[in-house]
Amino acid sequence: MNVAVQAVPRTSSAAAPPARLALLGTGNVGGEVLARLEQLGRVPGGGWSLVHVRNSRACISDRAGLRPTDAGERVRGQAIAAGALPEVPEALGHDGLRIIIDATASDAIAARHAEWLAAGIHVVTACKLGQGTSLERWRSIRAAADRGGAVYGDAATVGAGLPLIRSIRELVAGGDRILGIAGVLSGSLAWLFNHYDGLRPFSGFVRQARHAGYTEPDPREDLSGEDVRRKILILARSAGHELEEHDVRVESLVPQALARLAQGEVDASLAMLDGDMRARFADARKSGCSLRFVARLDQSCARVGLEALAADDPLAAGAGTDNRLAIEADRYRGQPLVIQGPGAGAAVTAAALVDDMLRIIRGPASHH
Ligand SMILES: NC(=O)C1=CN([C@@H]2O[C@H](COP(=O)(O)OP(=O)(O)OC[C@H]3O[C@@H](n4cnc5c(N)ncnc54)[C@H](O)[C@@H]3O)[C@@H](O)[C@H]2O)C=CC1
Ligand SMILES: N[C@@H](CC=O)C(=O)O
Repeated sequence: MNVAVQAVPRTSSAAAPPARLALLGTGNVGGEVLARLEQLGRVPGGGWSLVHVRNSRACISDRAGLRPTDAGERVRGQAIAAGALPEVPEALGHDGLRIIIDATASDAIAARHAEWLAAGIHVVTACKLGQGTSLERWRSIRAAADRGGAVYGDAATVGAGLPLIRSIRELVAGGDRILGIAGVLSGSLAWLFNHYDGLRPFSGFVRQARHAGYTEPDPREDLSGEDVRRKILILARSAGHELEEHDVRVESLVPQALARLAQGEVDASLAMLDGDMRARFADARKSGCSLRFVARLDQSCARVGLEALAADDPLAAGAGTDNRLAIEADRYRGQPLVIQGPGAGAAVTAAALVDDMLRIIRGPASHH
């Protein structure tokens, strides 16, 4: 039996129907979203009902409401083929507050964000393939959100929910120009370079970061700098710099031979990274520097790559998966605004998705 986990919204009348939710993706992040929803569902006042859960293999729907962790277990345990994507709006129904939470890394799903927004369905996403790829897709998402009156909740896409995109948008809305951005924007690469000691193989640390859920499903997305390219594009575009993907110069850490392999062959070949990383670590160490994977944007260009930073460089600080972003704006000239905190991990990312979802349910006054 499916148990509806829903409650009366705090801010609207008791008769208002709950927002209907669809969760796409039941992996590291999606699994944590379900756990968080389950926990929230025990507290009266949520104002939502989970009606659809799917992953790449299966899906489950119930307009009467699904119990989050139970639905997750059932979807993960099923081997039935997932229906075609148009079923997601069908499962949500045609009226009322409808929210799709995208916890996948699927380009096919990101390609649907604009269509869903245009239909008035709110989209909350951890996937950067919506706003961080082609400028055309970015524009269509922004335009569709305006047209459909729907919210695009994207806090989880950069900094795993740290207030990075929001701070940039607020500065711009307040009349500031964003003059420059520099930051460590990859939680997995931050973790790697905070732990790599030049003695044990770099590839072993990559495996640990993947098992901890910090990397993308294919860790080459992180190591190639592509994930950071998407993040700096999202920040730059939010700052009003409408860059194309090719406007960002990216230095990949992935040797050609590793880049060419099928995803299933990558783990066994990660040792291809070891020689070069050992040499770069030793070079940096000789001059008293630390390696950090840094993204930089100024008025004319953006670039992403590995840098050897002196110990007193503001971007060299931080621990674990910390992201660290320095923003120069009209009001922060010479002395940037610096924001730092954990920038990867299923728990923080899921919390950011749920926060965005709750902001939508609470209404415009809570949108920032
Ligand atoms: N892990 C992290 O620290 C962070 C992850 N993210 C983003 O969150 C997203 C998910 O990451 P993870 O949970 O780590 O990945 P994962 O590989 O653990 O889970 C991905 C899930 O998406 C599902 N999926 C794939 N294609 C699908 C499709 N067409 N339809 C429905 N479901 C589909 C898979 O079956 C799986 O359940 C990615 O876009 C990632 O960039 C964002 C911030 C931080
Ligand atoms: N793989 C990403 C996860 C968050 O976006 C990272 O390492 O930062």
